Amino acid sequence: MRVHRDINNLPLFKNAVITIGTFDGVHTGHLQIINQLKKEAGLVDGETVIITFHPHPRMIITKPDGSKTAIKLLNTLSEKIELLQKQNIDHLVIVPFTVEFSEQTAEEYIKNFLVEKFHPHSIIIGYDHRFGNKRQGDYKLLEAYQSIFNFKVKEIPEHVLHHIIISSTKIRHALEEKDINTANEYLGYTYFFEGKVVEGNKLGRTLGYPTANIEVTNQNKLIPANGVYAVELEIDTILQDNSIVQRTSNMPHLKGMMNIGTRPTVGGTKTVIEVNIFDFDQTIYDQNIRVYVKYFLRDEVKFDGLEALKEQLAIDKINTLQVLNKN
Ligand SMILES: Cc1cc2nc3c(=O)[nH]c(=O)nc-3n(C[C@H](O)[C@H](O)[C@H](O)COP(=O)(O)O)c2cc1C
Ligand SMILES: Nc1ncnc2c1ncn2[C@@H]1O[C@H](COP(=O)(O)OP(=O)(O)O)[C@@H](O)[C@H]1O
Repeated sequence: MRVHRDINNLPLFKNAVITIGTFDGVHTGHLQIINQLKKEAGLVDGETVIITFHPHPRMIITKPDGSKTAIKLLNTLSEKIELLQKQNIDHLVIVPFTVEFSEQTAEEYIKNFLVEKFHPHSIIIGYDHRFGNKRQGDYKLLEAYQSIFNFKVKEIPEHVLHHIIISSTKIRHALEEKDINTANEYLGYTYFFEGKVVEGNKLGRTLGYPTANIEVTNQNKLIPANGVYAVELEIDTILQDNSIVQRTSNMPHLKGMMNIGTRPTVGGTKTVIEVNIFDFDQTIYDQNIRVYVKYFLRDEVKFDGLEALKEQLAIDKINTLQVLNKN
């Protein structure tokens, strides 16, 4: 898959079969559109092109009351690229979404953007897709321009769109409600997030459970609700020459248990994410860590002291290994 970020410097696509969307989560519903895209391209010996906008349009467009939506997304841009890469799309075009871009009229969007930049053979979009200033452009307008600009519009069936909307909403809610099984089932993969290992209170190691504290840098990434989870992990390794950073992705995932919470037992107030990694003994401050959220174990509890917490951590470890090893 080739990734294009400069819309003024796109290649000449061959019989471009394009679709436009946010594809947040790149979940099982999205795969149905991607399959339709590939099928269509196969029929006309064309190239598959996904057009996506970044930042998310809802973060750029102000609402009638003048505010902007602070939205939590399932994927950062680089995660989305990585997930789409696995789908063997020919081209991903990331269009910088600006106020100026959003103010194009629907006709300008069709002529100056879709036609001029992509020369599409076919455009696959949902019947309810809206574009252009004040969302004035719709499926019907594209249809009206088909013969003038020599492209075909293909509709994404309503049941597929319905499935996508349902899936995205379900995944978000499930993660917010600790229902990891539902989220992962709708995603078609294990939900993950990344962050940098930062210093904590250095209490973990005295308990016998050192915990890497993770700071998620992307403010828009949706983090599951507070609770204790069984997780798998990948860590970036800084090689000896200090220059190359390589993810442990070729190795089996590390296993561990994670707490997302305020740590009431030790008088914490701020929500932190911390993970105790099993069979592991390395200092990994400042390193990047990716957490795959596999199962929810329990809610965070205020214990009567560290001994009680320690006993619970021993139980959590047994439970984590049990759920992780069952699959
Ligand atoms: C799997 C796991 C479960 C945890 N559960 C709780 C909990 O229920 N209540 C609580 O107050 N803290 C809980 N903690 C947080 C501990 O209090 C925390 O790891 C300890 O204070 C060490 O903090 P430090 O890394 O800043 O040194 C949990 C931590 C882990 C890794
Ligand atoms: N098994 C392990 N799991 C998590 N972190 C570990 C482990 N072994 C060593 N570490 C290192 O120790 C740190 C956690 O120890 P801890 O005493 O909890 O300190 P802190 O409060 O700074 O997180 C991690 O950031 C990591 O660098």
